[in-house]
Amino acid sequence: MIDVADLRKEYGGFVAVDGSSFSIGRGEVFGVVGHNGAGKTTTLKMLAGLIEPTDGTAVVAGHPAGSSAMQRRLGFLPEESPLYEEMTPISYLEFFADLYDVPDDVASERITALLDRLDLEHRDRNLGNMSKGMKRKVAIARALVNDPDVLIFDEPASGLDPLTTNAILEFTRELSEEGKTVVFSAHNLFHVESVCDRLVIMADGEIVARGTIEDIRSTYGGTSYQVFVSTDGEEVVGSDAIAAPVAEIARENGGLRYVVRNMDGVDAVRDAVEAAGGSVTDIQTKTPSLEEIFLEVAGEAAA
Ligand SMILES: Nc1ncnc2c1ncn2[C@@H]1O[C@H](COP(=O)(O)OP(=O)(O)OP(=O)(O)O)[C@@H](O)[C@H]1O
Repeated sequence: MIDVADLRKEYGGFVAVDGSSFSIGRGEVFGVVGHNGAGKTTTLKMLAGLIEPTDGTAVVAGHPAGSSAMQRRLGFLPEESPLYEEMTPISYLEFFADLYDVPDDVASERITALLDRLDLEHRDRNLGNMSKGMKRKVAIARALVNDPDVLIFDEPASGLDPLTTNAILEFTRELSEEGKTVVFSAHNLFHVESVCDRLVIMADGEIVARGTIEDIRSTYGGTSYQVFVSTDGEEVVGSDAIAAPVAEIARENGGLRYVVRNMDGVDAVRDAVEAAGGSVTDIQTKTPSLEEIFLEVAGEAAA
């Protein structure tokens, strides 16, 4: 549903997006993550046809980004979505449905269904008097009022309470189950981890990692092992006494926790600790969170 090839955006001499390429299939939720200023919103806006790329191409639902044929099949939720505050949710959504030439009866049914699904209360209130979460739900409904095939969600759930956040994440998953393709940008990597099938990590305008969460974990994070050690007041064993690389040593619950990358490391810690009179009390595997991987990958790219 989305094909992006060598997409690039320069502002003056500054490169905001440096030649991105990726494809997204029908029904996928595709994450775009990165630090502030990494180029996420610029990428999303180029996909939505809101800004012209300096170079490269983006094809969305079979049409070039920015074409009116594409606009009809796209719903865009910007990071900031000011609404017309004097309108009620219904009149606001009817107004946008009308811009898309949705027949009145279809629009009315669709709007009610969307607001029901999003569980929007107080529909008779003016938008100006609604809470932040309610406004965000209305903005999401607006992105869906033309029943698009592709949705671009820029920070859909940022700054909202856990209940509203959950509802929006759940709704995003449902959209993908119905066959809609969603491009999803967020700073909260837990949101990304809970809804995205695949993702790219951007740093300074470039894609520095890509794949499913599992791909990214195994390529960039990998499983590590935590070896818990009781030292019984014996001499603390430092990393130079261990015949394998040690990623971390931390004091924990009166003992020590060693983090190593493989089973050889576990054996090496055990040997060194036992030689010093201590004992291994527990061994656990540790799978890095997307947050930890992001910090490592984006940090390396910055370095
Ligand atoms: N119109 C513009 N003129 C000049 N520079 C711009 C313009 N728009 C964006 N930039 C720059 O391009 C870079 C990428 O911006 P972008 O908004 O895409 O980042 P982002 O990853 O979405 O960041 P954030 O997470 O903070 O929203 C930033 O350095 C930004 O200052």
